[in-house]
Amino acid sequence: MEPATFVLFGATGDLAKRKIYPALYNLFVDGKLAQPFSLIGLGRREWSDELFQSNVEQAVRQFSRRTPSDDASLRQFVSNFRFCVLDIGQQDDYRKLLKLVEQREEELGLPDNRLFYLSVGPEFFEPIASNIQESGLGSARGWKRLVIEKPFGHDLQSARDLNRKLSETFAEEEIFRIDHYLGKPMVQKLGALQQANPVIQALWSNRYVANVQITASETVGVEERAGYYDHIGAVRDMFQNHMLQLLMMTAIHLPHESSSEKVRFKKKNVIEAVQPLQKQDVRAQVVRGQYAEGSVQGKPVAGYLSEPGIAPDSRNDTFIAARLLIEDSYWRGVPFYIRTGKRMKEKSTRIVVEFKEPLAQATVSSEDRAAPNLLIFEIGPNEGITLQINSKDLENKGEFRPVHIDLDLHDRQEDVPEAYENLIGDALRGDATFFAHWDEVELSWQWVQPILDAFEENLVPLQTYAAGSYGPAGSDALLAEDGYHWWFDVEPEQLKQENQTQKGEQYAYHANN
Ligand SMILES: NC(=O)C1=CN([C@@H]2O[C@H](COP(=O)(O)OP(=O)(O)OC[C@H]3O[C@@H](n4cnc5c(N)ncnc54)[C@H](OP(=O)(O)O)[C@@H]3O)[C@@H](O)[C@H]2O)C=CC1
Ligand SMILES: O=C1O[C@H](COP(=O)(O)O)[C@@H](O)[C@H](O)[C@H]1O
Repeated sequence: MEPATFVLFGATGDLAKRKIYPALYNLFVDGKLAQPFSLIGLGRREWSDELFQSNVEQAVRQFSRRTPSDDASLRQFVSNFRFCVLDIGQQDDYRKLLKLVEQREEELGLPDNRLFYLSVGPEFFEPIASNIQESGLGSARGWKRLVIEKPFGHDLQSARDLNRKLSETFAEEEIFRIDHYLGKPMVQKLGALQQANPVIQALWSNRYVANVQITASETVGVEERAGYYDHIGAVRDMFQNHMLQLLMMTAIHLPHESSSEKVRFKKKNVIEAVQPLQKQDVRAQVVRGQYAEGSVQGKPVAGYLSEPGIAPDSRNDTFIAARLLIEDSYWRGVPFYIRTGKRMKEKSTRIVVEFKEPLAQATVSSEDRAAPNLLIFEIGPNEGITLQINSKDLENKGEFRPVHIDLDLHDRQEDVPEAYENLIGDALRGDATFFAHWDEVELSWQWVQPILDAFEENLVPLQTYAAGSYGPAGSDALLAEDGYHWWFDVEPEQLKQENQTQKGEQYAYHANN
């Protein structure tokens, strides 16, 4: 990694405080931040360098996964942080910023490599990029990179417009579009697990896989983000970006040696092969839901329409489930089911791969059937991989019974790096593997656009679901149509306990990575 200046737009904001400073601190402690390092924080607030540094220290203390061992290391970390008051619309402010960046480069003997991190609302992405160009901030001899937060557009057209504007200042290889799900350690491992394990590789196709289920359920409701969320819904907030990225990362087939370009090219192949939807067919493939009042983890909670700031007649989606078909030789005929929603029973992001039943079972009575093999990737809040296989229950008439093999990837959950830590480290190194390429973003919007249109025209019924449930009835019906059901609509822990207590032994393998 080469030393660089980190120019942070939105340095006084929530994301910077909760994610960016803790991530940088962890990289610093792990010796993964090239020295010398200069960070210039920007915002309209009249903060001094001292006030900025003390706010950063506080953010690290509050949100870092590592408690700072001593004040000295924290002080050393923030000593190269400076604050510059800047209003995004004021061209003069960028000239002032350029002077400060150059002055710090000179003082620290830094090469003029500059990373511009846009942790501000999307309405500011275009003006910042053009002001970087006009002020000369982006014309140094070293490298320049633009790290950009979500949302990347509101629909297909606005995403294309934004990309055209950004590309007047930054080349595609200089743009790092953050999708924080791509920074999650288990997601980063998905391709490698398949690449490096012939057992998994051999099974990764329609020959053996019956269906794939990708779930991101949340217990939280709309929180304080009513103004944002009521115009966005689950489809734009989670589905178009995070969920489709999970689909690409699951369905990808990678050669043994894969460059960043190769990974992104293969992901593009996946999303390109997803059978397009026509607006009039959305109703048959997509379920749209909104939470009603209910109870989450034992506490009564309000329905979406009674949340502060939500229009009482809002038809916004807080849940979406969809069936996708990938029309390539690997996956033809394998349904991929995706669902995500707010105010559901549990906080869990998980991918379940259900394998086909052996042919011999066709003649076996339903009570004697073995459960299907499942491969389960737990992405968050805890991570892990579980394989469900069948064994014989010798105490119980020799019946088949499912047992679970757990792969514990970490001794302690605190050792798992945060998504932002991985992504910021990668951006500083110039590794774009786990950032969304424009082709993927455009193809994702293209696939989602008929859903947006169908929702807008109310062609898909809005089904309510009780807060604290697994979503509307239509979501179960979507799988039932194909003879499947969502796996693990009980806590996996509970499932394991049931298996242990009712059915005896449990096999557990521990692998340190
Ligand atoms: N918070 C989160 O968990 C997540 C946020 N994001 C995305 O990150 C981005 C930032 O979100 P978040 O931190 O929550 O937002 P906040 O509202 O907390 O912060 C906004 C930041 O923008 C700055 N800002 C606003 N207007 C101007 C202006 N005219 N000139 C200069 N600076 C300005 C503010 O500084 P000041 O007030 O000092 O001017 C502040 O630092 C958004 O795109 C959001 O979608 C993405 C994922 C999660
Ligand atoms: O991007 C977003 O993600 C969060 C969920 O992220 P996770 O890492 O906690 O799974 C979601 O709550 C938020 O609405 C969305 O904007």
